[in-house]
Amino acid sequence: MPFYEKEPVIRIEGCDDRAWAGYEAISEQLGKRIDPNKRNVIVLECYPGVRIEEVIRGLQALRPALVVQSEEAALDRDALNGLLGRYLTDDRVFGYMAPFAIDEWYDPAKLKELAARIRGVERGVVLVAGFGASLLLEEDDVLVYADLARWEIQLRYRSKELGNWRAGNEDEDILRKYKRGFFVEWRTADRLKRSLLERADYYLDTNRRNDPRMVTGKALLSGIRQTAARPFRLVPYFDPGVWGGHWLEEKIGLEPREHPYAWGFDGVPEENSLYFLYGDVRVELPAINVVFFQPEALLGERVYARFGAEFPIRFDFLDTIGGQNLSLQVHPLTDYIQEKFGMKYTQDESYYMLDAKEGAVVYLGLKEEADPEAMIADLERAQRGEVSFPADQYVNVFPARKHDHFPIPAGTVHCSGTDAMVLEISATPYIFTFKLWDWDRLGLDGKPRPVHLEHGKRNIRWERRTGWTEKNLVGRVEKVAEGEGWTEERTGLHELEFIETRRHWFEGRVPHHTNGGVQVLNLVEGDEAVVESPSGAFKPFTIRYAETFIVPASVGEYTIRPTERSAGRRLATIKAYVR
Ligand SMILES: O=P(O)(O)OC[C@H]1O[C@](O)(CO)[C@@H](O)[C@@H]1O
Repeated sequence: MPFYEKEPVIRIEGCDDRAWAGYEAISEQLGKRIDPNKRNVIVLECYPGVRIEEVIRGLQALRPALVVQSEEAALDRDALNGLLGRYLTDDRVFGYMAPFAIDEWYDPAKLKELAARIRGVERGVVLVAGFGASLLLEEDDVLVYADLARWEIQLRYRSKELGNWRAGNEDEDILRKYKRGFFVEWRTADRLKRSLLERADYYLDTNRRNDPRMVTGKALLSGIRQTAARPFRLVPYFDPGVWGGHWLEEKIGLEPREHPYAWGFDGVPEENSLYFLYGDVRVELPAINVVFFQPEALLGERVYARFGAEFPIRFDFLDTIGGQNLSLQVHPLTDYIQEKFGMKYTQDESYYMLDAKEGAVVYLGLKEEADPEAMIADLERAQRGEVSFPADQYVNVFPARKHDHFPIPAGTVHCSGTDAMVLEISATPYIFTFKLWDWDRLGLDGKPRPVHLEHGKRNIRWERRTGWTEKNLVGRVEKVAEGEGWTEERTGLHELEFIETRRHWFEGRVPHHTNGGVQVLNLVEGDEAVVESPSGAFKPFTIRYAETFIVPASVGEYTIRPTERSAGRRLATIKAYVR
């Protein structure tokens, strides 16, 4: 029986009557703000991908005298594409981080016309909606911020319901749509959100069709503050892939799908959601909102000073139990990711073996005798379909056992083999994978997955051979502390990576401290444990096997112990934080 909680909620205290579900209740609430003797402008700023027509239809009970779709004043497709082209590039996967603000995507003259139309209404409700609607916001207007989670956007891209903003590309390759979102649209939308949300009167969750939820802006910010002061979990999501296995499906209790699950994400605030519970109204919001609006409480002063409002640590799952090898791959060096893609820091990784079948392996580092030129020539031949790349000839293969931890600094050739259940503990970037070889197979869409040999070649650290790899990346576990009923070990990562990881084995209560920096943990052994505050600053927080959770920097002291269900057993957590 899987214990893993798939719908973790955070109960928000003190604002139960500040949340509404359904268009009827929402319209009624907004209606209370209306003075029939004057013009009442309600501005609905929408994250790109929000179903604007649905929201406008849903609010018809307000009997608007005028509805303005702000996007009428946006640049046309060609002008926008001209502006964005340099950031999109021709590559299917990689673009360049774009710096745009929303007003650069609008035509000032057309905005003026819309503003005049709005002012032309003397009495009644004017609804102004769109991505960029707030460019028309005036001081007395009611501002509703309509938000959408990253995973939901991806699902809408995949179903072809949604293309990129004003791109008319619903049918385009999903990788290209994701690229335009990741490198361009979400950056602009997040910039706008950061400048606006604290001024919003209401926050609208638009993640489900015809099932909106709304809270007041104040109640949302209170929820964000409360979250940044206690341990919490993100809402996980799981995704099939060509190399996927059956561990996640079995141990987490997932609905079987046509293709096996490969990835699980429950520790990526940039992409996961949170569920806030206000009374009986559950509101979904992108977890990145906590990073944006409580960066110091969440990250701590040091991490915030170094990374800004970004969550630098990522925990996710890679399941190949009964599946296949990941692609043989390498990640960009810091200088390369900055120069080529405009990212601030790189995809340094590590594999923590949550589970492994007998015979599981990890490919890691080059063999002493591997000749760079011969290896590249073989990779190129393999890419042309002339041969199968003889990976074992060039790359080390190490046995991977349950609880092994392999650091993978960027530039190291690697991949997880079949029959392994990896908990990836890594720096947040995760699309910067240069596949070198994909084992003669096609992706789930029947097409070869993109291989990036040119990028790969320029990032392989050829000096990371067997001796170096064994010394630096294999079996580096060191006991660093112990107490009554617990021991603490340092398991990683490599000194080139900014993340430190500590594993605690325990039967008793383990003292922890955030030391002023955010921490991310996972219960890697045992059924259930409880996280408690010695000062009672937060309510006891139960965690179950394989669940990832975040402890904000502001928490300070906390403890973890087995619950009654796990009494007498030896449990283990793995904890990651910025050095
Ligand atoms: O390229 P593959 O085979 O899908 O590899 C798994 C992927 O998951 C990641 O580990 C990210 O979670 C990437 O590094 C990698 O692209």
